[in-house]
Amino acid sequence: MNPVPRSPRCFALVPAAGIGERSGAGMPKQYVEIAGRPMLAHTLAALAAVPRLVQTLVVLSPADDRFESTVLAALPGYAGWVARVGGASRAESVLGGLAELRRRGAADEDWVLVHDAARCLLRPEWVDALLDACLPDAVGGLLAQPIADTLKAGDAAGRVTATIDRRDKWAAQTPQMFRLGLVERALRQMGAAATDEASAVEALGLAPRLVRASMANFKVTWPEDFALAAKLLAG
Ligand SMILES: Nc1ccn([C@@H]2O[C@H](COP(=O)(O)OP(=O)(O)OP(=O)(O)O)[C@@H](O)[C@H]2O)c(=O)n1
Ligand SMILES: C[C@](O)(CO)[C@H](O)COP(=O)(O)O
Repeated sequence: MNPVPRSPRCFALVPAAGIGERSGAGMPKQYVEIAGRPMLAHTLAALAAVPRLVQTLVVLSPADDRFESTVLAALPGYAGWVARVGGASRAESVLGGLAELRRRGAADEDWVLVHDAARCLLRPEWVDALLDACLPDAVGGLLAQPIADTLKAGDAAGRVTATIDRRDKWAAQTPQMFRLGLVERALRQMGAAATDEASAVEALGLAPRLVRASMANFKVTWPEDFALAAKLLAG
């Protein structure tokens, strides 16, 4: 077995305990087959191709009974860590995963790259760009994409209420990388209201770095997203 390098190390943490309600798939969307294997298998394969990540922990729901028979079956020889410590919200699942990383020897100063299972088009070179930009940084950061469309606010009736200045707006993606001690403290403080790690860190008065990636790093969310992801993965 290869010795695990000393701190600070870089871990990936993949929250995969959601139910995928908006996807309309009738099953947790991470298990929907896209281009020949479950979405989560694509995500884990991309992270496994980044040598600077010492290990990946995938966080499943305590009730999950599909991972081994579908995802592991599609990834022969996969040696990542698995923990059934998911919670009712994404933030709770991430906090469960951070506690599991600590149980397995990770320390406050280690970096954790949190990446949505549902962003299955991740490319190793984008993770490398994030690491290059954030490893020398005290705070950490996230992959993101500047908004290219004109931004509208709308009401419940589907009518425009305002046009929003888009010049400083970015769409947040994942991975989002922070030191374990910092992101754990931030998420504990913000609780389930945190829709991503960066917003919790921002609430502590810090300014995460924005690292441009690609629109292709989108999150499979709606029914039509599966076909788009399949086309891109097949290509
Ligand atoms: N309680 C939860 C909720 C979400 N997630 C994970 O967080 C990522 C981003 O969440 P999202 O795209 O919203 O997934 P779901 O919560 O599954 O989708 P929906 O909101 O449509 O139900 C996904 O990889 C999802 O599995 C999680 O681990 N635990
Ligand atoms: C973390 C995230 O993917 C960044 O864009 C996003 O906030 C997750 O939101 P969701 O509502 O849990 O899909």
